[in-house]
Amino acid sequence: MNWDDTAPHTAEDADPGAPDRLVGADADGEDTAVEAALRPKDLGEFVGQERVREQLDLVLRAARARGATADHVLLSGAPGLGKTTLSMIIAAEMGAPIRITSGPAIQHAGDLAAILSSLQEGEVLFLDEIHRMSRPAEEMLYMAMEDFRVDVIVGKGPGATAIPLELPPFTLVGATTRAGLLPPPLRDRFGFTAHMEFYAPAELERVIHRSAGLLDLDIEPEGAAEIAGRSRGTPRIANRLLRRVRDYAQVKADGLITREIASQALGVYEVDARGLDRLDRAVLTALLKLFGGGPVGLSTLAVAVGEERETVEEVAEPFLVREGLLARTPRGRVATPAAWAHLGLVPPQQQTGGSGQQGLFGA
Ligand SMILES: Nc1ncnc2c1ncn2[C@@H]1O[C@H](COP(=O)(O)OP(=O)(O)OP(=O)(O)O)[C@@H](O)[C@H]1O
Repeated sequence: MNWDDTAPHTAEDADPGAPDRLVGADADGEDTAVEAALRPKDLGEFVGQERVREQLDLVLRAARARGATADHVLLSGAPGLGKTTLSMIIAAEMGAPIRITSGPAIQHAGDLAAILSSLQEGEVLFLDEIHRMSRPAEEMLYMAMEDFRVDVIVGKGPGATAIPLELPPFTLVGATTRAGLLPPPLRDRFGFTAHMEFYAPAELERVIHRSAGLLDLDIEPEGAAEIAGRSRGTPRIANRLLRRVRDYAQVKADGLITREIASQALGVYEVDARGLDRLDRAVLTALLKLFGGGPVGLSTLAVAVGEERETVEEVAEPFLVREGLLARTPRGRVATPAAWAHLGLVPPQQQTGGSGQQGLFGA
């Protein structure tokens, strides 16, 4: 396997202001080091995503039966749901080598031409964050995907000439967290598009049991369930929480991961029963206790928790909204009844028997 992704990733897609969150979905250094060992190697080992697996299985079997290179595949979904893993599985199932790179690493069409022209027949090219490729590279990719050909421009200005270069057939696997950002001509050139969903708790339990087996850990089913419930639907987070619980179990107990040990360990790391961390809870607590559940403007809420607007908006809120704890409305942020219940607080209208929504707080 070749890694071309030497360019540093920019912060655009990362958690702003919270790089070391235990419940962040982007990979940190430790994740990168251990994930290789935990990755499922074939479709049978890949947990969940039943529909994607079934469809992909058909695409790959059919290509194998025809003795052809598999169609280009687009994988969309949040970080940590298994897009890289699936690209490696596609290569393995096709018995093909894989080359891994990313959109931010390809800033010039020449960068892409160099990669494409060195591919072997049937090779899988995994292009992570494909929505962040430069426009000239993107246009070169259109032709490469459709005709297995690129025009390499030699020279500059009026004397520039396009030299056509034939490419061996290859399979592009593009991954994006935002399929909507892809230009339609690029999207249309993928033969198969799969949207990866967040995982159900029972699926995450299976991921945790599998990882515990590979890491040689003793875990009870209730311990796995406790970790799964706090993993925000994301296998990467489940594996990370498992490692922290393992540490706790080794230091504070005899190594066995029970429900109680998992709960105590994640309490130490301030990840609550629903997967909210300190920042998430600070936002929710301010919204409920200081602003009576809202509506309150984002800037006011951010000042109240001592964070940047962007941190509240991009780091804390997406999960709170997904969990149905907070709503973004034209009048400001509003807590839902589930938020009051989660923090064990009583909404003011229930305390006073009043008629509902409180005042509007500043933007
Ligand atoms: N379906 C799954 N079954 C078992 N383990 C999984 C599954 N999906 C992901 N994982 C595990 O989660 C970790 C993260 O997966 P992966 O790197 O493939 O995510 P990703 O979607 O490519 O993330 P990013 O978008 O940040 O690159 C890996 O260690 C992998 O083992």
